[in-house]
Amino acid sequence: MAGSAAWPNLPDMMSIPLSGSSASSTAADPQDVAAPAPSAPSGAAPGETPALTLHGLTKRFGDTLAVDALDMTVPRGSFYGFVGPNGAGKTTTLSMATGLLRPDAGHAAVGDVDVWASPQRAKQAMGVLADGVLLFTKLTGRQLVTYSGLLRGMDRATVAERTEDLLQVLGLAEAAGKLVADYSAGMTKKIGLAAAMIHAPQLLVLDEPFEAVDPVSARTIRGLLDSYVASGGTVILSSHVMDLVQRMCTHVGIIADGRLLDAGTTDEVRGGADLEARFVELVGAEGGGEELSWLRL
Ligand SMILES: Nc1ncnc2c1ncn2[C@@H]1O[C@H](COP(=O)(O)OP(=O)(O)OP(=O)(O)O)[C@@H](O)[C@H]1O
Repeated sequence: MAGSAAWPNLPDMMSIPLSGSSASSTAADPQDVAAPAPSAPSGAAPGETPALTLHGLTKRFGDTLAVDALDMTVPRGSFYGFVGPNGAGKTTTLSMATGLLRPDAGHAAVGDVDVWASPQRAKQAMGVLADGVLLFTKLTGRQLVTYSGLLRGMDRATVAERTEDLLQVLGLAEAAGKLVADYSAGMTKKIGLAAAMIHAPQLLVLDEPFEAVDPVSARTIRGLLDSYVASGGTVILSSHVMDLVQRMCTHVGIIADGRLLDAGTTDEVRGGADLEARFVELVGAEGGGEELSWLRL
């Protein structure tokens, strides 16, 4: 495994317990019951350029206004949870924020770099795990991560070293020679995460990184991301799992019908209640809770 010098932004990454090994007492399982949110980053100085700024982002698909003039700020050094019900506009927002989907209106900036005016510079500063975007599944896991590093202009030796580190840390070393097409859904998420992290970006944008991931792997990913944030990185992730967001994230934004309903530190947003309760209060319960008479056996 490479020394930490090869990862300027991730000095602690290699101390993370490997998948399946016993975790340290501080590495809590994200699937455990809700716990108080971690405190907001002390390093986010007032007036500092945010890691990600969205202003007036708008996207319409035919009659559907998927994202409606959305403003959002992700502070540098934060672990930001982006939550909302199905169809709220999370993926559409993150796609516009990362240069995958052109907005109808509005701006997205990574640091002070406009994503759509300077896409290459913006993309160098971020790593993206997109939802529903096809990977090159005819490559092996090792080839995919290597390709991602080379695509970023990194030298081969560094790419090779980091690729092995990431495969090891994410518990994919044994499957590294298998085609990604033959990976399970959870393994595919993990290899996508590895490909997003290979260049040690300043900002990670992760759409549903824990979806389909088993609890042991979820713990590993959480440790990796915690370490990344502790070393100065910023993460924004979307998730439907409120306990996980409350436990992991320093900040939360709640979106519904393409609009940001509330945002701030996790403690501010939940206001002493459970994040899930606050979410339901803002978003509203679904359906009438009626029983289906034909389902009574
Ligand atoms: N390519 C598309 N064409 C047409 N409508 C789309 C397209 N992509 C998204 N939408 C619509 O835009 C709205 C927002 O979708 P989006 O996928 O951004 O929501 P989401 O919050 O990510 O949902 P989920 O939690 O279910 O993943 C939905 O009404 C969806 O049907």
